[in-house]
Amino acid sequence: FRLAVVQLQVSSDKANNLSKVRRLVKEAAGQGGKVVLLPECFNSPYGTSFFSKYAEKIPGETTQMLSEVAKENKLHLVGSIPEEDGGKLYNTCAVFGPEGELILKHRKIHLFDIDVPGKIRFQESETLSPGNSLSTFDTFCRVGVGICYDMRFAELAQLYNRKCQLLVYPGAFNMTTGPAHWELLQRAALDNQTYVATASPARDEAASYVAWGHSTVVNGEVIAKAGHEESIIYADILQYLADVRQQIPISSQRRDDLYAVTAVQQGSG
Ligand SMILES: NC(=O)CCC(=O)C(=O)O
Repeated sequence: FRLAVVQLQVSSDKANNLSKVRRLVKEAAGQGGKVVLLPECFNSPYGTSFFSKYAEKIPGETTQMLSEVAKENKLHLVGSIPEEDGGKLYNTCAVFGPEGELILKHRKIHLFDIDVPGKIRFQESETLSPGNSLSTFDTFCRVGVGICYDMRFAELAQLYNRKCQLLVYPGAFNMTTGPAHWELLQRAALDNQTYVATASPARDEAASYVAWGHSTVVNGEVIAKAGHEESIIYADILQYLADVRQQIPISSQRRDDLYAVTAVQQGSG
């Protein structure tokens, strides 16, 4: 099936962000996209000072639009927004199916709290609460869902790998960690013999948080990659993995008697 990744130029104008999503998802569907991935916080500028202003309940305005667009174009639609629930804020990835149905909500498990002196300090935990569940859904294959910083935690990808063929991460790396780690982390999925797709906002040099861009799809090698401007990239997700998993059968060669990666709590949502 064809995966489309929309690298949206996100602005402070929420209505404009949503109408562009409508247009670009339609364009992706016209090119055969059956699963469409949107960036992290695609309805809002990315930054702790914006989350409460742009946060919505689910269902709410933005997810209502996602539901309609998924149904109109008969596809799966995945993307994260700031969510408000019970007085708390989350960075939440909603997944809608081709009937417009909400399939799952993945709340970012690992909050982006880093401090690189002289480069970047960012503390999502100043405003956001973490999610507590792993999230997968079934479409043409089984898909594992994470959000941006979640990608740094290899254990999560290893757990997903046991049952998934594709991992998706709406993300927004920055001008410090983007060039250093963005592609590298995705290509590390080679260890997991899994397709990995990331969707970043397009770069806006005037924004308070400048996104790296370069939305990417890898299967060990990079098979599709955007520049830093608004664009849609496509990748055909093929039989490849079954072949590789048979040729290099690491899943049956693990030394479970020596080590283990175990989910303490598994679930969707
Ligand atoms: N939005 C994020 O989680 C950013 C993660 C990031 O930039 C990183 O280096 O990790």
